[in-house]
Amino acid sequence: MPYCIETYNLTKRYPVIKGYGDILLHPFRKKAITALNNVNIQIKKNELFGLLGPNGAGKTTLIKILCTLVLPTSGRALVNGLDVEKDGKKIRKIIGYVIGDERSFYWRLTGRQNLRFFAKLNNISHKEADQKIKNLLEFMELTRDADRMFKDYSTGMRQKLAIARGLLTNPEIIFMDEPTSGLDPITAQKLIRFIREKLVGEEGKTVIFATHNLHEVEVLCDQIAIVNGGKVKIAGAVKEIKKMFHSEKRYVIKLKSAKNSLVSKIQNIAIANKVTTIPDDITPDRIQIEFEALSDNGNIFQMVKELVDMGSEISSFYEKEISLGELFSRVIDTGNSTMSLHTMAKI
Ligand SMILES: Nc1ncnc2c1ncn2[C@@H]1O[C@H](COP(=O)(O)OP(=O)(O)OP(=O)(O)O)[C@@H](O)[C@H]1O
Repeated sequence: MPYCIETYNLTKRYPVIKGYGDILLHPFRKKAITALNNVNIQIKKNELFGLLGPNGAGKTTLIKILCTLVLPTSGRALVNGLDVEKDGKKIRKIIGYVIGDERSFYWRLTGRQNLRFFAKLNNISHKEADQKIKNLLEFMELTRDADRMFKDYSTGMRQKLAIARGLLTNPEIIFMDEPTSGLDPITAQKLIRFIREKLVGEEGKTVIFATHNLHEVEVLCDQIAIVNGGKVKIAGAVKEIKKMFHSEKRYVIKLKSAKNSLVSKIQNIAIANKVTTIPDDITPDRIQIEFEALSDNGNIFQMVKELVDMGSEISSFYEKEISLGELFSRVIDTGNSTMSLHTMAKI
């Protein structure tokens, strides 16, 4: 399967303007922020790819390089086999970029006029543009406000207009930088369905989007990359990545009609954590206890035996999958190391 996006040791350093102190002390030393540090990713055609990472991780920089808005410092980036440094013009013809940067709109033009302007920039004929704009405004539920000035739009309306603009040229590859930020939950949900079912499912487009929203990524993406400090920490299918953490299994154990004294005993068991208690409805002097146990070598069964020996009644015992949120925190907490996944190099 051909790759739609490929990056090889992609690095971006932004120069930093020095303060007077630095200029006096080190007049020739250059200061820079490394936004991307040897990033290698491959994304297949017709994939929905999520870039996940905390603030300042480098997501926007990566997207901007792939959209040919920013040049890399070193390394290579290819979009449909075209080099971002040499083939900018060709790349811009096949991509759409949804960014919530309101400064890129004309504040004294209406929403519709703004879209007309961008359609003109993209050489879309007047007639075709009008029809497309009408459809997009309808889809984004902006028809009623289409003839109001952009400066009077709410944050969500501006975001909707940015999405409509990104789709104007019917691009093959669409980059979206936090597309649902500023949208109300219903509109955000609708957009997510539209991306998944229509853009990727029916029309076979490739969508790469950056977000902090873990739930969005889980329901939406085929593949993800977790980025932090300018590095891809881990990449692959969410399921595959979750499997990596399965050497350490997590169980949830619930006990009913337990004695209060059992709580401290459970708290002393090394593999038990998140111990919570609630009063038992049936027997007032007893409690229900729920806790998690992390286990990587079968010692969970020893623990269950001990609980039974202590006279506990186990009402529920099941294995719990790691949540994407937890996985995200763990990956982010792994310092500078980059995790390996079999599929990582060939997403
Ligand atoms: N034009 C610029 N000049 C200098 N530094 C920049 C510039 N753009 C980004 N940076 C720096 O590069 C790093 C990565 O920023 P980037 O915007 O790519 O991160 P991000 O993951 O998109 O963050 P967020 O989720 O907050 O939007 C940050 O340290 C940021 O301060």
